[in-house]
Amino acid sequence: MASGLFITLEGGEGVGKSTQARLLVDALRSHGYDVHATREPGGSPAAEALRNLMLFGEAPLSTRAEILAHFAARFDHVDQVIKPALAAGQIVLCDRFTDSTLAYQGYGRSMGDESILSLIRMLDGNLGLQPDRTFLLETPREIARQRLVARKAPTDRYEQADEAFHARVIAGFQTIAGQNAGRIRRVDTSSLSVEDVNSLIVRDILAIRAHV
Ligand SMILES: Nc1ncnc2c1ncn2[C@@H]1O[C@H](COP(=O)(O)OP(=O)(O)O)[C@@H](O)[C@H]1O
Ligand SMILES: Cc1cn([C@H]2C[C@H](O)[C@@H](COP(=O)(O)OP(=O)(O)O)O2)c(=O)[nH]c1=O
Repeated sequence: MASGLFITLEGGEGVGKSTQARLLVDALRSHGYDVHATREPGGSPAAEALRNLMLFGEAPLSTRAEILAHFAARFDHVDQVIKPALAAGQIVLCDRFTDSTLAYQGYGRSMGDESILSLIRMLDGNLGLQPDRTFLLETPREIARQRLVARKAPTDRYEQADEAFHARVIAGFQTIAGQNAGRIRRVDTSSLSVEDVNSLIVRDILAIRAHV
């Protein structure tokens, strides 16, 4: 049996991650692959309960508590869902993972404070797995904001944050991509159609699959 493959999608809100996740599941299944699509925060029953607290809870957590809550959800998701799926040879497609904690809590909330970034890296180092490939979807914030208004989903805590926060998140993702150039592929979703973004990502995953 082929070994599993762990793929993550990253980026700010409204860049097209969920749209691509849906299309990718269909495309990879049509190539005969067994795919498990999941998301963070969430992806396991306990992590989904924590998601609700983090996105919609009345009382905001302090930044360090928020990081631990994201990692409590992530450890449960990794241990109970992602690792077993990879062990069964599945392609796991995850909408957000640790890069989001670095970008939102590390850069967005904490302005790149080195002690906060190293807390996140230490927790990440204990997960016992890394994505085989990450696609960082990027689009100018103004376009993403217009897409979100059109999408009309309920607004969560992070979407309500001010524009300076979102600018730090976007710049944070760029820094993270620069530091992990082997793993992270940047994809501009403002200049490419949904279909073109999808075929670019599918081609890349099939090329990795051919080697793993
Ligand atoms: N490449 C694209 N070009 C134009 N619109 C897009 C593109 N990708 C996504 N959209 C639209 O933008 C909105 C937000 O996309 P979504 O996948 O929900 O983003 P995310 O999951 O990153 O928040 C949706 O209405 C979607 O149809
Ligand atoms: C995984 C993760 C998400 N988040 C935030 C980013 C998103 O605003 C929110 C998840 O919301 P979600 O609805 O999944 O994202 P999107 O709006 O892009 O479709 O949680 C963090 O702040 N830290 C994390 O570690």
